[in-house]
Amino acid sequence: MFPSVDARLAVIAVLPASLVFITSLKRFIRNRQNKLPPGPVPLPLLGNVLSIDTKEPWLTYTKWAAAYGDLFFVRLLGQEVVVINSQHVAKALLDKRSRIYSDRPYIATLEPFGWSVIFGFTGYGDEWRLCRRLFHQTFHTNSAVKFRPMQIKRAHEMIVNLIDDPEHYHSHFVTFSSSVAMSAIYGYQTSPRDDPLVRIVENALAIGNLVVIPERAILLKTFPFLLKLPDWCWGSSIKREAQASTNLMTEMTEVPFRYTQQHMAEDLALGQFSMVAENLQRMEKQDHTSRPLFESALKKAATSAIVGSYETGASVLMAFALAMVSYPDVQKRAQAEIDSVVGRDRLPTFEDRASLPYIESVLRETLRWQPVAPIALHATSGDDIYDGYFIPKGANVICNIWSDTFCLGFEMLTLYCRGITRDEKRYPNASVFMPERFMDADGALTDDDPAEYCFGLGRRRCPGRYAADASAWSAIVTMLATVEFSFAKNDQGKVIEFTPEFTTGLFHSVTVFPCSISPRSHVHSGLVGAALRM
Ligand code: HEM
Repeated sequence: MFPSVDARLAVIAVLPASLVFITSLKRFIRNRQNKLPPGPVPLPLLGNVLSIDTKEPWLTYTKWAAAYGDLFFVRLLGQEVVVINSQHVAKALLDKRSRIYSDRPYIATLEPFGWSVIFGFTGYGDEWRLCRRLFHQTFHTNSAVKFRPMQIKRAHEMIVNLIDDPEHYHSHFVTFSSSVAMSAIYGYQTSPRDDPLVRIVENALAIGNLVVIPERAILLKTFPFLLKLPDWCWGSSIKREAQASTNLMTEMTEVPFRYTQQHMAEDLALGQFSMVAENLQRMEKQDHTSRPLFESALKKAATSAIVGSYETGASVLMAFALAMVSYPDVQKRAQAEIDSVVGRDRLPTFEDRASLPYIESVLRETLRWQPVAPIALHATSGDDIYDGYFIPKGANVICNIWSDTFCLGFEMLTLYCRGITRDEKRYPNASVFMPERFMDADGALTDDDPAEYCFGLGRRRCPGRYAADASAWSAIVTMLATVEFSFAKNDQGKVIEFTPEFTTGLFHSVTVFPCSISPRSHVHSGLVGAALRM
């Protein structure tokens, strides 16, 4: 005899509740036996969610950070979260114990939206290792040097665009960073405007921003059946969005990859210069059975590189532009250094870098002042004890590079607390742009380099950091040598005041603000034109 429908419904309702109860009970017993890092006392099931000031959550978190210090523990609904607020603890855990701290949190939207192709979100395992190795071969510190002439050339092209059309400076920053990425990854030369491959990337990323928003991830984690609803049913729109996103991600993965394959067939010299071409040549030497796995990892590594570099590069340049407008004395001192070391008859090259310490400190301060990736989000793949505290397997680990705003384990919360770049003991007047903080009394650079934490830590540390650093340096030094940033003025010649606004979420970037960009007095088309012909 079959149970009645009511009985079956009762079982269906009771089963998940029992599972949640048993998991919470097990956790409760385990955590009673172990000393967790300090943190607010959680309620059963809900954790610390109710303790948060919902209107001004940062007040609660600021209080917690002040009370519990460099390492604290919160529970948000079912998720255990460890927050790291100092470089010292970040190094001790993410770097020195990277075997345990190199996993990523589960995000329910990744797979259905086609984003599992980005290995930056992949768990710590063999597939991630292979992607990372392919990436490393092209982008490690010595190998990335080969991109420098191309990066300088793209910086010169950007100057032409900035002088021609200063109003759309953000778009020129995006073009610069995407053209460097497309060259390094696929050997593809983008056109200055409306490039078809850049458009594919933009389309995929525009819809992809929905993927990592916490609300979506929580919705799908809680109600996975939404992806199975028939099209006519209320709530099925998420399924269509997931399909549209998957299609765009597939296009973004396949189209540039095919471009490189086709061009390699015609011109083998291409193989020396791009990540995909280099690795396709390596693949040729492999036996046929291992090729499909290799090719799939290569596509993932390439798409991840595009996604990793697209938003970050332009955001660094936006922060730099904001600093130059807001701190004209810094701009003057940087330009004076270039004029005295390089002169006014040519543009700077990488050979000048070591002789330009102030420019170096401007770059360091730009990375610190407005860090593009305000958090590094890891997860533990095993239990650990640190400083006498128990850190459980499966916890989300947030390295708070900056303080203002970030999502906690995609759990719909914004956390405001003290972070590495806003540590007043290390960086007095941390909100002020002050490159001098990285120089000693003799004008030499100090050992403090924000690149040590702004690119993350441990085995998940940004593998594109050497290329990113060179891109940012070439763009910044070329802009300082050729153009002047200042406040924009209205028709009556009055300065347009503004309050900078920033995007929130995984990336932190200042949005477009009124800004005037004009060529420096000695800059003429001949100087930039000659540089472009080099
Ligand atoms: C200024 C520019 C950039 C900044 C600030 C930045 C920052 C970061 C940060 C904070 C992470 C996470 C590290 C962690 O979890 O500990 C990361 C990961 C990553 N970045 Fe970057 N990045 C930049 C540019 C780039 C570029 C140009 C590329 C590609 C050429 C790239 C590719 C990646 C990839 C693939 C990952 C994932 C690594 C993994 O999970 O193993 N990034 N980046």
